[in-house]
Amino acid sequence: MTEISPSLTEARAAGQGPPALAIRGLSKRFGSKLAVNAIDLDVPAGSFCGLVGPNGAGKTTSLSMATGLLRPDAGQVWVHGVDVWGSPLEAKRLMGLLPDGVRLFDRLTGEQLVTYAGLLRGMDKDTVVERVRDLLETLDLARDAGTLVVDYSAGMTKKIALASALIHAPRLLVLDEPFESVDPVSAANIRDILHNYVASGGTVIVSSHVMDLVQRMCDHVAVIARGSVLAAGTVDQVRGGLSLEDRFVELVGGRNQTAGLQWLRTS
Ligand SMILES: Nc1ncnc2c1ncn2[C@@H]1O[C@H](COP(=O)(O)OP(=O)(O)OP(=O)(O)O)[C@@H](O)[C@H]1O
Repeated sequence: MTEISPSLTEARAAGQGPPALAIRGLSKRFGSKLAVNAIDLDVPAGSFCGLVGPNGAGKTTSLSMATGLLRPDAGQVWVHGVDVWGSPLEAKRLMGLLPDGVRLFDRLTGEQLVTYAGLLRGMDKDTVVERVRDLLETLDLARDAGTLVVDYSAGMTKKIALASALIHAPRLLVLDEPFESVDPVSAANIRDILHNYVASGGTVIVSSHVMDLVQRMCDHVAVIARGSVLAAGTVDQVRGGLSLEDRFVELVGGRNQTAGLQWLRTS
């Protein structure tokens, strides 16, 4: 059953639209491991939000549940007020996804893959052709348009997956580790695309381990550790005058003494 998001009710009362993403009580357990523990999170529409956390914190699991890829044990998610698990088709039309580690149809060429993504979204052929050309050029993949995706490097594969996520001009873009393996020039191009997208009213959620990048690129941030949201808000609110990296270490803890590895000493 589709329920009205509590944030939507609050937003309507305040005369605003709903958050781009509203999460309430989302949980997931894998055997004895509680990967995500009843998290709540609002990502305002029009924001560029970073999701940060140590390895195994629950970022991918949370994003997978928030985008309809992994069924939660409990909790609800709304995208622009649409219940992701109650009205999945409607919600998915609003989203573009770059999942981490999901296999692509890599026996297609890059051009075929992005074209296929557009046609699957029900777009007309002429628009798809035009957008595929624009995306491949902007992401510096035009020369490799006819190469099979299986023969792409890791960074090229990220970029072609990003093109597939952008083709239908979604309102919310969810990117799990989009800069991993991507060269600095391509990363700068991707950042430009994302900033333009946000400036024109889109919302981006990006998971990353690179604090400096999140501090420079994002206006909002959520810190997740051990399956819980430890802090969320604007980047300035969360970092509270510290660098985001220092604040992250303060919140998450876990700095280990490297002096313990005596056997690594060569002299
Ligand atoms: N399919 C699965 N089966 C069992 N355990 C899982 C599964 N997926 C994730 N986990 C566990 O859930 C926890 C959260 O994993 P998740 O991948 O969400 O973390 P993450 O924050 O994305 O980590 P990283 O930054 O290392 O990618 C980890 O302890 C992980 O081992």
